[in-house]
Amino acid sequence: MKDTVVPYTTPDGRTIGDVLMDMRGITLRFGGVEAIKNISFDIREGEIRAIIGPNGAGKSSMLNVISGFYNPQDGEVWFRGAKRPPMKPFQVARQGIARTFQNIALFEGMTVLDNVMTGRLTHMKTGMFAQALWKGRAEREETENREVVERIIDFLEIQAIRKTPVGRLPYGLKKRVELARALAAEPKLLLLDEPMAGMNVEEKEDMSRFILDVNDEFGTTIALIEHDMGVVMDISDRVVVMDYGRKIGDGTPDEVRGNQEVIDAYLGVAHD
Ligand SMILES: Nc1ncnc2c1ncn2[C@@H]1O[C@H](COP(=O)(O)OP(=O)(O)OP(=O)(O)O)[C@@H](O)[C@H]1O
Repeated sequence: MKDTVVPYTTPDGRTIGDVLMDMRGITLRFGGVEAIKNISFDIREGEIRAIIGPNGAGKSSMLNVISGFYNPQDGEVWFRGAKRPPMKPFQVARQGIARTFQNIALFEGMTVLDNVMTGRLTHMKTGMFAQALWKGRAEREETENREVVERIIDFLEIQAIRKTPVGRLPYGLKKRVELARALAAEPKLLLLDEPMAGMNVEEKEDMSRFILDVNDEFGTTIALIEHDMGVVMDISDRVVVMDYGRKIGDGTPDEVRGNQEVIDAYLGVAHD
C-alpha cells in the first residue's frame, strides 16, 4: 500500500508531496555495536531533508542504508510505494537514487566533462556489442546523454572548466563536479554526504545556493547529512536528529531547534 500525505506548499512556494522514501523501524548492527536503533522517518517528494546529530550518532550509517551499501538487520525500506528487498548499491542507483561522498570520489586524471558523463552510466542501455550492431541507437543514446550532461554543466556554472582534469581543481569546485555527476543520473532522490565539509564560507554559500537551485529547478528530492548547523537550518524543509543511534527529533528546523532533547545532545548533556 502506498502512503500518501496531503501535499503542502513551503513558505517559498515549493510543493512537498507524497512519501518518496519510508524508513520503517530500521536497526543496523556492526557486531555488538547498534549504529541505528529502530528508527523510522520518511522523505517526501520535493523536499530537502537533513539528517543531523553529534559525532558517531549514526548519520553515515543511515545514508548507507538508504543507498544500499548496508542492508539493515531489522526494519523495512520503502521506496516509491514499494518495499525494497535487500539490494546492492548499483541496483539502488538504477532505482533512481544517486549520492555524493564525504571524501570526494572522482577520477582525478579525467576531465570534468568525462567525470560528469560517468554519472550517465546507469542510464546507458546500449552495451558495446549492441553498439556495433545498432549504431543509430547508440548514437541517439550518446546525444541524449550529452544533452543532459551539458545542461547540468551549464546549470552548475562549470562550463569554463569542462576540459580541465579534475585533479587540478580547487576543493570547492571538485565538490561541485561531484554534485554534477550525481545529477547526471537524473535521480529521484539525491543523497549528499556532508556537502559543505572542508569548505570556506564563500564555497559554502555557493554550494547552498546550488542545492536550493537543483531542488527548485529539477524538482529533485534531496536528503543530506551536514555538520554545519547554520547551513542545515537555512536550506532544509525538515530535519531528523539522531544521537547514539536513536532518533531524538524530527520536524521543521524551528521545531527541532526548540526540542530540549536535541539541545541536550548538542550541549553534551550526560545520558541516563
Ligand atoms: N563499518 C563499521 N564497523 C563497525 N562499526 C561501525 C562501522 N560504521 C560505523 N560504525 C559505528 O557505528 C556508530 C555510528 O557511526 P556513523 O559513522 O554512522 O556515525 P556518524 O553520525 O556518521 O558520525 P560522524 O558525524 O562522526 O561521521 C559509531 O559507533 C561507529 O563507530
